[in-house]
Amino acid sequence: MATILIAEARFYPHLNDMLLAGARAAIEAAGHKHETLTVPGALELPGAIALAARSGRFCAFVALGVVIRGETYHFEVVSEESARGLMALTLQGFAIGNGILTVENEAQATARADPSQGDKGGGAAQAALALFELREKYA
Ligand SMILES: Nc1c(NC[C@H](O)[C@H](O)[C@H](O)CO)[nH]c(=O)[nH]c1=O
Ligand SMILES: CC(=O)[C@@H](O)COP(=O)(O)O
Repeated sequence: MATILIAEARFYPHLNDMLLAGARAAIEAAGHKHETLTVPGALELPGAIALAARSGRFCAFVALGVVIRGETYHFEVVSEESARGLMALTLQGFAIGNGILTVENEAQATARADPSQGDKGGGAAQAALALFELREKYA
């Protein structure tokens, strides 16, 4: 049994609760344990995962968050830099599932976060587990 770290950016708590429920259910269904850490926004997720990884306690990571377009270029910065940071860690060999929604409005976010609809939290957890299994296979 592995321990998976769920890193969540709690910018939109009600939407994050759905992502969290999906991710936790997927990890438990796969027979693994999980812990959760919380940061303010999606931009903090890559750094939080890098810091938590120093403990050596986690086999894989799930990044959860919601970025909703506002009026300024901030949307692009948060969306692209959070994804870029996660990908940089992935290419270093971290098993990470990216469950950061980047959407136009709350309705789009709900349709994707809800475990009974898009279940992107569950999907991100499954992606993290797939990379973890690949790493084990090719270790
Ligand atoms: N606008 C959103 C943010 N912005 C906050 C940043 O992620 C970050 O916390 C801040 O710039 C301090 O470093 N975060 C989200 O997760 N979602 C957003 O829609
Ligand atoms: C991520 C965003 O674009 C948003 O939350 C920030 O809104 P704004 O661009 O209106 O400041």
